[in-house]
Amino acid sequence: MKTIEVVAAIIRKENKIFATERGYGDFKGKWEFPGGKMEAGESREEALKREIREELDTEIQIDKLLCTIEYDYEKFHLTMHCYFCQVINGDLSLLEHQASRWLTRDELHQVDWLPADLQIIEKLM
Ligand SMILES: Nc1nc2c([nH]c(=O)n2[C@H]2C[C@H](O)[C@@H](COP(=O)(O)OP(=O)(O)OP(=O)(O)O)O2)c(=O)[nH]1
Repeated sequence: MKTIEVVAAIIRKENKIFATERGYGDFKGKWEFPGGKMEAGESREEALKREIREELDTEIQIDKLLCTIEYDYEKFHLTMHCYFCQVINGDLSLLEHQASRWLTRDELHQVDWLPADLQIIEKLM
């Protein structure tokens, strides 16, 4: 099975984290942490900053790696590196997603996460 390697941003502000709802594709309507696939020759940090610029028109600071999760989808294996981040500049404009929410710890289970993300949510609880 092919593996895809993805970086994702857990953007924090005060006691909340930023979640986005996918606006297209197989997983439309599912919630995730913004990010995407690494391109050849990019570091994880470069890839994550680029994805957040492309998806949300925002500059982030990457604080630390929370975890790397592994998950088998039907069509591919996912390796996803998840980083705590903060906004440096920008308004998190939804250029590709159809909705977003700032969630407190108590609200984390209120959205319909992509299955791989449930491992992250457990860590955040
Ligand atoms: N960004 C992101 N992707 C996730 C999460 N959880 C999860 O299973 N995925 C999966 C969904 C996708 O199959 C893959 C990420 O691909 P993507 O489509 O966002 O990446 P991309 O922007 O580089 O790619 P593309 O749409 O140009 O093909 O990882 C998550 O929390 N964030």
